Amino acid sequence: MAKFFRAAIMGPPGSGKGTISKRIAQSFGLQYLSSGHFLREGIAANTEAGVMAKTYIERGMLVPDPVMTRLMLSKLEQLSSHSFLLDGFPRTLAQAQALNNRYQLDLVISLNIPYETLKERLSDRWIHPRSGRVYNMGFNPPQVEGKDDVTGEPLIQQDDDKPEALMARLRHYKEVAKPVIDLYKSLGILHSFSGTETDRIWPYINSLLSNKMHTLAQDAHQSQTP
Ligand SMILES: Nc1ccn([C@H]2C[C@H](O)[C@@H](COP(=O)(O)OP(=O)(O)OP(=O)(O)O)O2)c(=O)n1
Ligand SMILES: Nc1nc2c(ncn2[C@@H]2O[C@H](COP(=O)(O)OP(=O)(O)O)[C@@H](O)[C@H]2O)c(=O)[nH]1
Repeated sequence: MAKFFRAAIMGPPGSGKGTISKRIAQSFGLQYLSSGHFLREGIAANTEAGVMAKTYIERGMLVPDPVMTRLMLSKLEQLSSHSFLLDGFPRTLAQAQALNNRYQLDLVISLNIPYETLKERLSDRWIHPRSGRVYNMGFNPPQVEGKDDVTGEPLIQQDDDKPEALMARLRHYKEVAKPVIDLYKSLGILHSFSGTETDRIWPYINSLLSNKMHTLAQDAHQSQTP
């Protein structure tokens, strides 16, 4: 049976998870699952999970573990014969344990980006709320200022991305992520990358994934050979 490649990406807000995930999905054909995107979709469509999630997100809180886990495991259920990349889930140790009971990840990427860089990037981040497309006025600007490339609809800046909100978000991320990172370290699947530019980190992630996927394909081939 073919083995599917299962990965997750972690990092503080603005560390480039979305940007790098897009490149991974394009280069390696992994299905990209962003928990934040699913939550926003649920909120817009007024689903049960969306209505519940909204009450937490509006107060700057994380959505409770059972809600997140149910949402993401049900999305993964629909993808049982796919390679995938998770972004934004698992966020807490309880989420990581629940995921691990159902699917064992092959690889976790953790991004370490200096605070000053995060602050600069987020103050320049503009998003198209309906699709989740992300722009940056310096790094990847839209074709027309303030407008989404695909729909032409206006771009917005999230209140959360303003420097005054960032410090608290970052502190919170570090606290919650540490046990998750420790878990993946102890499982021997954590790979950390540090730097200030996505374009300089990307070649390392690209070659790591090429090697891992190659090894996985070889193992699958060997297990099929009588
Ligand atoms: N496992 C998760 C994932 C997300 N959220 C909530 C809190 C987040 O503020 C919101 C949006 O999630 P995103 O992952 O899109 O955004 P972040 O706030 O994490 O920021 P960034 O994308 O900059 O990392 O959804 C949550 O409670 N639990
Ligand atoms: N200047 C600069 N901006 C970047 C770089 N990498 C990503 N960005 C931008 O920084 C912001 C945060 O990146 P994003 O992928 O959304 O990070 P996430 O919050 O971890 O998902 C976005 O506006 C990106 O376009 C980089 O190397 N340099």
